[in-house]
Amino acid sequence: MGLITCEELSKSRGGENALNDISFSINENTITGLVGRNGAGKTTLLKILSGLWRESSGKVHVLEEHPFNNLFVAVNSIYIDDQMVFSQTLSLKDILIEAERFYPNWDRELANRLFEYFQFHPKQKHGQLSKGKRSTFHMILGLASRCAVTIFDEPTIGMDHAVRKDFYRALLKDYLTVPRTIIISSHHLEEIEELLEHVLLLKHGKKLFHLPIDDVKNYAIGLTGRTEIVRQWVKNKQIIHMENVGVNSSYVVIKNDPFDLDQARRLGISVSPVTPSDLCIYLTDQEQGRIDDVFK
Ligand SMILES: Nc1ncnc2c1ncn2[C@@H]1O[C@H](COP(=O)(O)OP(=O)(O)OP(=O)(O)O)[C@@H](O)[C@H]1O
Repeated sequence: MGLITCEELSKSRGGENALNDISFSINENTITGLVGRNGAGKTTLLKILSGLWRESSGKVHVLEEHPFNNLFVAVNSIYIDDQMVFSQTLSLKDILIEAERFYPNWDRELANRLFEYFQFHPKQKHGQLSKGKRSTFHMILGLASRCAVTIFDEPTIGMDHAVRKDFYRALLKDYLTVPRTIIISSHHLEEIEELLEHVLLLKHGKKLFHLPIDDVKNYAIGLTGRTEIVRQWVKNKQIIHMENVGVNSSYVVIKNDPFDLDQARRLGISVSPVTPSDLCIYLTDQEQGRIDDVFK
């Protein structure tokens, strides 16, 4: 059994299914990327796994326990997002001291080193931090807690490019030092894909796939060429995405199977890999058209 398992997990919110019959299993000491469009159900899933919300139906196990309101899960997991609230009376240093009291594996030295590196002031109040600095402070909590289950829900909101790079590097370095089970939700798969071992993709509350990152990288291929030739070649193949890229050229993404690609190349079709980030966008495209249609 995985460290985190869900079986036919559903959650209704506002009368709709925010999560719909989701089943998957995440092994110990892995990094999983959770991706999906706005409203796909990422936060809902992560809050259920952290024990903050109760599922509506189905089964969920984290560290072999039912997570909702479970103290064992609470001290061995941490949920980081940009909405964390702390008492107004606590300084940033006080918050670190409180976190150390709560989390059994807290690494004070790491917390202090990150705190200094990112130039926080011990007496500063959480409420006075800018958006990016707030996310950076939360990241310190997430890393220094060294929880068996560490969940980052869009952790880089507001961070500038340099800080985001530092965060990804710190995450990887610390994970290699102290492996644990990390889930990170993001709208920037291209930025985090090198960190990930697996990707879990949601669409409208349903699981589209849960795959090793290498399988995601090889999931599809892109074909570009004269429209009639490309369209003829992809007949009877599983088309994921199709668009016009010139007067008489098309770009078509198909599911990758052992095709004779040399035959396609002989017909003047160029074959290219499809990045995980683009693949997830194509697989979760809106059914009712594209942004260009709004301006017609
Ligand atoms: N406050 C709310 N009340 C009722 N339903 C809600 C509320 N917030 C979200 N939902 C529903 O839950 C669904 C899943 O929302 P959730 O926040 O989990 O998505 P998400 O993938 O994290 O989105 P985002 O990328 O925008 O943060 C939404 O599509 C919406 O239908």
